[in-house]
Amino acid sequence: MSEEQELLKLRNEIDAIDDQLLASISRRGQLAQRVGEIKQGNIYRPEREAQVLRRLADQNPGPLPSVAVQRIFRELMSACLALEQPLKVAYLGPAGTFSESASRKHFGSAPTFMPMLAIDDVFRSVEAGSVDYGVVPVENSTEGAIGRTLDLLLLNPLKICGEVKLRIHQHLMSKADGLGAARRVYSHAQSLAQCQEWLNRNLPSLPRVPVASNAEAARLAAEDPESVAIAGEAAAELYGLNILAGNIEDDPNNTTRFLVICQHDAGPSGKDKTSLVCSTPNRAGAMHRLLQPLAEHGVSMTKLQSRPARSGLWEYVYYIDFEGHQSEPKVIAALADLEHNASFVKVLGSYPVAAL
Ligand SMILES: O=C(O)C(=O)C[C@]1(C(=O)O)C=C[C@@H](O)C=C1
Repeated sequence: MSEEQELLKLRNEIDAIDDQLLASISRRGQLAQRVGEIKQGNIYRPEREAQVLRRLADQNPGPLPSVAVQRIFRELMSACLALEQPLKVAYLGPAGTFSESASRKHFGSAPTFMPMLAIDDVFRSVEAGSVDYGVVPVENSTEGAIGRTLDLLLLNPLKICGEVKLRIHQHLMSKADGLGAARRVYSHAQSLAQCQEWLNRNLPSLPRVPVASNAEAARLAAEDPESVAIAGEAAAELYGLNILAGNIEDDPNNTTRFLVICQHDAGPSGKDKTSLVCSTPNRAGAMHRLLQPLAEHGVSMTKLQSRPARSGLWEYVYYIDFEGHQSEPKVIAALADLEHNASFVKVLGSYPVAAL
């Protein structure tokens, strides 16, 4: 067989497989519609989606990498969910921010995504019910916690029902093809901080101008060829900018963690996290006593973050994440003891560990 004949044969086989895939995808859509009719209450089930994505990664025979398989199924579930119920998701805008990328990574592309001006507005719109879910940044591996998100989690009745981890790649972008005309660099203060060594080495004399968001920086750079912006790929695409230098973040593992907030709890997925906020009186050994129940019941803590309490000087609240779902017996036991030792405890939610 000539190579040309073989090519034709292979493509015929691919066409036949695509037909089978289409039939299977359509059947999957019908089944999801029926599941949607039977299900009581919330249609979006983060625990089930995490289980589907994990199972497929475990079963993946290759040669496609598991992350590629998961992305395909992420999109498929997004479309199936939209057949059951169209979702509205609010995120920290404007369009083109990393929060938008995180929202799409978590929910796929089917929902209507609504950019909000501030983290407060994301919380408010979920609480008011004008959107179904909200996506807010909570910590960056280089720059630390996002204080406003932590404060609002404490004050708000909303639940955490998911987490998204996004590798943050920062790019230098401009309307121009080169840096010759560049007079200033716009970006969000956090992004300028994440790229400070690169800027010191490569553009030491350009003034750095902090603005409200990376997407705003890209918008300004699109209007003025004498300005360059540091932002993500989505912003470069949105504003038609050229990427002059890619991946300029100082830490190659630079990652931001986002939380999905909503009005209801997520069920257990088999690999979950629980977040809570608590406080303890300022006494010797109080912190040790507070955390002891976790160790005693074999619950593994993944994060401990302190934040000044609004109630008094040098008083703190503690944000704790640990492995497990609040419906698991050992978590129930640990929480009961922790509540006994603390002066205040609020469980913020149990949710699947990020599957993608
Ligand atoms: O299993 C369900 O509850 C479904 O509605 C189906 C499905 C899916 O496409 O697999 C869709 C949406 C849910 O968020 C979870 C899973």
